[in-house]
Amino acid sequence: MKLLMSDAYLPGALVLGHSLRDAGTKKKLAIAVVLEGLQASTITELKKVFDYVIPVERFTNKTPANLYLMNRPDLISSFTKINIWRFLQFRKIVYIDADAVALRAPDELFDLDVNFAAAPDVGWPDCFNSGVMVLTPNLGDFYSLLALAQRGVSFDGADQGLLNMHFRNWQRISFTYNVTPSGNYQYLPAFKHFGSSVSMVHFIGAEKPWLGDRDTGKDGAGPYDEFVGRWWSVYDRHYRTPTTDYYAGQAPAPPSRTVQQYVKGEKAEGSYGYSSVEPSPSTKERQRKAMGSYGYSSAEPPPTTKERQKTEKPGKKEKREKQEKPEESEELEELEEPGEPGEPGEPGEPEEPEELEKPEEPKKPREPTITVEEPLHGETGQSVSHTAQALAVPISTKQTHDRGEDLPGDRTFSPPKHSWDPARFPPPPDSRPEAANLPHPVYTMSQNRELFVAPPQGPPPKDLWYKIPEPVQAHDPPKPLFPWEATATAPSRVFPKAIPQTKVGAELGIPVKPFPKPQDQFGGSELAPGMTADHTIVSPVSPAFVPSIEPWETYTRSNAWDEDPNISRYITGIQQVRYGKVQVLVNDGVSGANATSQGRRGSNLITDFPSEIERPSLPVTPAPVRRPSFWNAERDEEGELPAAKGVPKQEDWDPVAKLEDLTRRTSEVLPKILGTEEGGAEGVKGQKRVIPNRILPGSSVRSLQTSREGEGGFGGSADAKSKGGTPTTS
Ligand SMILES: O=c1ccn([C@@H]2O[C@H](COP(=O)(O)OP(=O)(O)O[C@H]3O[C@H](CO)[C@@H](O)[C@H](O)[C@H]3O)[C@@H](O)[C@H]2O)c(=O)[nH]1
Ligand SMILES: [Mn+2]
Repeated sequence: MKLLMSDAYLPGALVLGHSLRDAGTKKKLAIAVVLEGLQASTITELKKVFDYVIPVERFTNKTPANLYLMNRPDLISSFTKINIWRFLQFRKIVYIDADAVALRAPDELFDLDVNFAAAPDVGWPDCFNSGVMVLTPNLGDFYSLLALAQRGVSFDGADQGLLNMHFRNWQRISFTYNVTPSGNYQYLPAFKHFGSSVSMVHFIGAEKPWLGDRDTGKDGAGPYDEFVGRWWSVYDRHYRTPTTDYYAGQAPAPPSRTVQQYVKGEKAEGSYGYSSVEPSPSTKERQRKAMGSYGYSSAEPPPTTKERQKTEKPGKKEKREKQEKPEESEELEELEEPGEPGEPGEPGEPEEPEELEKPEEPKKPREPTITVEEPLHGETGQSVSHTAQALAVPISTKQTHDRGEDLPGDRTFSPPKHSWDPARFPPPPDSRPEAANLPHPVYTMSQNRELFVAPPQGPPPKDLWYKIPEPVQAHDPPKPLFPWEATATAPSRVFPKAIPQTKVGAELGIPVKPFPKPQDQFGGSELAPGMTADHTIVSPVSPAFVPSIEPWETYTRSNAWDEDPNISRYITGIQQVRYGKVQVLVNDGVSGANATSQGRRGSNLITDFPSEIERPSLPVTPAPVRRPSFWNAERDEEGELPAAKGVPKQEDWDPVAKLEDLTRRTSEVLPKILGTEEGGAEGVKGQKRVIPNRILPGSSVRSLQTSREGEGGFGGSADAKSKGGTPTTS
């Protein structure tokens, strides 16, 4: 299993995967990916190589200070690596950093019966390097690691410090599984001695092979350069930009640029472009020699692999000792083994190597079986045979419309297929344009300046899906439902004939325009609303009928209901029948039996209200009934409220005497009021009435002057006095 958190590591992950397959691993290859950090095209490439591409959640170190101690702030998310302990669908996992390359397949690591195993770190061999780990997924370790990660417990701020603090009693595996050719320290004799047994090389540090010069190791400067050359060897085998061989039909199809864009050495080297020349046979030969020298057994590179390795590798690695590039960069990759039979997650998938032949992609060479003598845990002589492993899980990675074939003149449109997740990623750089498969590649604007005219309408097409409604036909009257309908007499009611409106207009003095004849859709004799029989239309100004004065003069204003005594009698009879002995308060005008003394006639008129005389007087204000008071029984007994002060008692009041007294006093007082005491009698009689000469405030000039003088201060000026009128008394 591998881990990929950024596109920049894609070349490493792919080269590692290819190197394992090329080395003949029989194990499943899986890779954990942090989706939000990756292009869709990256996933596409991964799926071509790996059996499982498993999304994981990114874990970030919240206290990354220790990362700066080793100058690797880019590893802030390396805690993500602990996700692999959650992958319970696998019985055992061999994790390998993405910056590693396999020289042989380390399948035997799956046979280790350990919970956790790793190789020593060259920087501090008491610690293990977390680039290659053998582990058994379990949630106990996962949550312990997660707790440490959340607290930021890691002496280097990254996963290696975290894991070494958790797995203190780790099982050691051979350094050959995780050779880190650090430039700082190279134990050359050891390289010489054990070099042929190296399984995997891990390019630790910030510098990765794909980020450097591909000519590194060209001169065979030392172990590091030599291993870098091995990395390029695998890369070129699978991703090197094709030469003219491809166009001559002798080479596999060109690989996607997806991978190459992240490979600096690929871009830098002009000789590796599309125009590059085929490598010389001598170069190929050198490369094969170099591969052989690294324990690839005698495996011949596949015939289809036209590798061109610029890195010149002398057959003898002993010769390369000059360079010591401080390369610490290595990335771990992990081989993963599927779960055991019966375990969840891998239904029907053979766990142990089966001799199934995998239908490999054409460009992918089939790797020969290799046999390697590999020391394991200090044991030696263990022989393991590897064959290419079958892929039981088909992963569709083929893009049906990658690029190349398109843009002919006439095509049928089909919506673009979903080749990437637009919700998460921008379009991949090599994606096709959205309108790439429109029916016509070029559309031009219309230059026509004519107004649109609908095409002439012919008969309705015959293939219409609906039935055109038939014209309405006059139909027979419905069959009678009730017996009396058969014997019904013909209606005798007759409506007057319509008068030609022209004639009406002439009589009324209204000009009437003849209306054009209606079309046949009105049914011949049927008339449209507002039309008359002679197809004229009347102006809405006047009524459409002829008003005649005569009917109004002859019209009887009486009602036979009221006049005809038979009707009245009949009604009375009905009412008597209906109400029986109930008295009917209706006068019988005919018989006069119930006629009142006032001579009121009998009537059945509803509106025949009784006259004022007939109507008995109703008490409008009934006399108040005094009720006993619950609260004041005593006062009730007295019967009266206490009398007002000064008001005489009822029994003392003599109305006649009082009236006489009032008359007398009026005669005395009035003449005084009117100022006509002598003529008082006359005044009282109204013969000589005088309006009292009363001065109302503000109603006359004199009163104003009086008011001013009286106010003193206001009218007291000399001017006012000289002009002032007659002084008045105040
Ligand atoms: O941007 C990144 C960074 C890291 N990785 C993955 O994380 C791994 C670790 O990063 P790497 O650059 O390989 O670290 P090393 O240089 O190898 O550093 C050492 O220290 C790291 C932090 O403790 C450990 O993870 C390594 O195993 C150990 O070799 C890589 O291999 C990748 O799988 C990415 O995918 N994208
Ligand atoms: Mn690494």
